[in-house]
Amino acid sequence: MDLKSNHASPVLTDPAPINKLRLGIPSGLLALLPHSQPGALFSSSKYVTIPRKKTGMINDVRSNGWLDAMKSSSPPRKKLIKDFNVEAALDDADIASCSWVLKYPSALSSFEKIIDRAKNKKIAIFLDYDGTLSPIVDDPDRALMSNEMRSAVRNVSKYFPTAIISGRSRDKVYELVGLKELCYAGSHGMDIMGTLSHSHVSNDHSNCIKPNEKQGKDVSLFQPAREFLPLIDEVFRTLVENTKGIKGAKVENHKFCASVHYRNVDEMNWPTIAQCVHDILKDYPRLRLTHGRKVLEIRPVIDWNKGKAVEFLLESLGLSNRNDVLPIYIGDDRTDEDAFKVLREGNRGYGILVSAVPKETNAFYSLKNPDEVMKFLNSLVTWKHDQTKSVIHRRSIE
Ligand SMILES: O=P(O)(O)OC[C@H]1O[C@H](O[C@H]2O[C@H](CO)[C@@H](O)[C@H](O)[C@H]2O)[C@H](O)[C@@H](O)[C@@H]1O
Repeated sequence: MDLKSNHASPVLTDPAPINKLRLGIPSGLLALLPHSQPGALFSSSKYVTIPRKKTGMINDVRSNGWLDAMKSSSPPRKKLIKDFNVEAALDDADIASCSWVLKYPSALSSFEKIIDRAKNKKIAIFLDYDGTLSPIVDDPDRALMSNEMRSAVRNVSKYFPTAIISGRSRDKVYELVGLKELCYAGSHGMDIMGTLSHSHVSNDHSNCIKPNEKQGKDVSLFQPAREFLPLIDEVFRTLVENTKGIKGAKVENHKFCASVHYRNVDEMNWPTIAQCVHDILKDYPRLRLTHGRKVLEIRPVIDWNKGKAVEFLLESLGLSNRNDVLPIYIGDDRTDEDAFKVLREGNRGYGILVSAVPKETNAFYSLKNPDEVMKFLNSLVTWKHDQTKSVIHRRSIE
């Protein structure tokens, strides 16, 4: 595997919205990419290209990001804060965490504020799967949601239109969630099945497959990346073949996208897996790279993402462009940021980031983990149940 090629890399990655992920690549992985250097060029398009160094040699800790990687991995400095004669040893992480929660308050502690805004509005719930409904585990095939979480999601869907929007294939995430009452969007929103009322789906959604008897009369499919199916299949097979020698690597085919996992790969082999994916993708300019949680997500270069899927589902449910609707999207990963962005635009709804550590995000609120997600969903159900009961009671005494 040639680490010294000196041509500019055509590999496109999603724009890095956060200086910490300069190229949309976690600093640990970025530092290990050949010729990655600070301040990558931002091409006119929205993607970032990684310029290859002329010499093709990695010869400066700054230029290849090793220093960044070392800094981000070194233990945070302890700071002593004298306050009321009490010395609290807060490290940078504690201080960063406190300021982060001020910026992205807990959706649990802000619950009253959220339902206050939801009064007289129709809430629509959009849920990511991995890291949101199920905890992050080493093996993607063992990422199961608990029965308690399943009950919480089922109860939410009794009161609010509810959709799952996942990077996994739609079939796979339907199998994992196992609730037929919901709408599902797999492949990072590129494969949507839901009860779409056609009066709301504008005719220009040419990829909308009309219902058939087998699926049920009011169920439709929307697959904007259908033309990419053969390409994804081909790249998937190549990725499997070319990574099979890397211990711990796992490649998944999600129909309209693919994932290369390095969670179980020894960190010293990260440059190998990164280079391997990079060398494959450079021959596919119609595919792009997005970084998830220790996973390299390969997706078609189309103007479609989880944010577009939220907008499509709202429109298909007759809930778009209405000020009496409050969409809430709960997610944990980089690709969920597209949905957070849509809801932040025009302040039309709430994105809730699931993260135990501070991360720059377009979300409004935060939750620490799937357990807190479940608490939040159950709180919504209790609130709606009580509200419905009091309305019925009021009507009965009128
Ligand atoms: O959009 P999502 O539903 O959150 O799916 C995103 C990716 O989730 C899965 O990978 C992540 O979870 C795995 C199981 O906990 C974990 O092992 C992996 O490191 C995480 O990245 C799934 O396997 C990916 O294909 C999805 O794209």
